[in-house]
Amino acid sequence: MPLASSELILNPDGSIYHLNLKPEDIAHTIITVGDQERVAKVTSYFDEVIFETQKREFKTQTGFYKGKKITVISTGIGIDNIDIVLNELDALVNIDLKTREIKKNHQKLTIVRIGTSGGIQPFVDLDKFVMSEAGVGFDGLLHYYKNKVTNDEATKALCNHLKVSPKKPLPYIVDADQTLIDHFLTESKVIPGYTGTNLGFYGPQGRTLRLELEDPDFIDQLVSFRYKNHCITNLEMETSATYGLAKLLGHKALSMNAIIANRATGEFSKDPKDSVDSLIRFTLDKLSKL
Ligand SMILES: O=P(O)(O)O[C@H]1O[C@H](CO)[C@@H](O)[C@H]1O
Ligand SMILES: O=c1cc[nH]c(=O)[nH]1
Repeated sequence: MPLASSELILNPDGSIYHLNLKPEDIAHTIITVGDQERVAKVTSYFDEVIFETQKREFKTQTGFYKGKKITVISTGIGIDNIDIVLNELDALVNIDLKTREIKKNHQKLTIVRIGTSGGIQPFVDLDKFVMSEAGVGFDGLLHYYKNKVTNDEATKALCNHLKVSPKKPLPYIVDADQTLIDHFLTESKVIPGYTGTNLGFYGPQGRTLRLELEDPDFIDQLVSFRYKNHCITNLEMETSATYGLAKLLGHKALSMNAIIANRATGEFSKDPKDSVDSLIRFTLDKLSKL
C-alpha cells in the first residue's frame, strides 16, 4: 500500500518535507550536529562539498573527506527534531519516494553525532570527549513506537534506582552500535560513558536560575547510578532518541560529545570552539578509516 500524502510528505520538487533532501543528495555515512553553524565547520575539512541545502534548522552539506562520501546535517536542539531527522533520513534510503512503497532491500546508514554536553561526574574533565556507550532517555520519545530495542536490564536497574515524580516519562536506555564503539574507543581522550538525554536544558537537566525544581536531587541520583561498570557521565538533548530510532530503523549510531561544562565542579570550558573543533577532527579521522 502506498504511503498517503499526509504521512510521507514531499515538497513540490520531490524532496522530503522538513529536510528538503532527495535520495541522491545524501551519503550513507552521516554526521549529525545540533548547531547549524557546525555543519560548515565540519565540511571545512572536506576535500570538496558537492551539495548543500537548508530548511529551517536543518542545514545539510554532502561532500568528500579523504575520499569518503559523508553528509553533515544539523538537527537543531532537542528530541522532537531527532524524530524528524531520523525518520526522514531513513525514508530517503528505505522508501521509494516515487511509488511511496517501502523498498524490499534495506539500506543501513552510519550516523555519528558530534555534539556538546555537560559532564556530571567529577572525572569527566572539560574539553574531553565522551563516547556514549548508551543513551539514557528521559524524553519519552521511544515510548511512542512499538519497540524492542532498549537495554531492559539497564533500564530496570535505573528505574529501581531513581525516585522521581511519576508525572515524568519513564526513562529508557538504548545501547550504541557496538562496531562503532569498538572503532572509536582508541584514544586516552575518549571517555566511554552513559549519556543522559533530557527534554530541556534548564529544569530537565537540574539547572535552576529563578525556578525551583520538583526533584531537586535528580542530578545527584543520576550521579550515584551504577549499572555493571557503567555510570551516567554527561547530559545533553539528542542521543537517546538517535540511538533508539536508529536501532528501530536498522541503522548504526554513535554519539560523540565534547564536554564543555562540568556540573560537578561548576566549570565551563574556556574555549568550547576549540573543544568542538578537536572532536570534529577526531571524528572525521575515525570515519575516514571505517
Ligand atoms: O551542541 P549540540 O549538538 O546542539 O548539543 C547540545 O547543545 C544544545 C544545548 O545547548 C543541545 O542540543 C545539546 O544536546
Ligand atoms: O550542560 C550542557 C552542555 C551542553 N549541552 C547540554 O545539553 N547541557
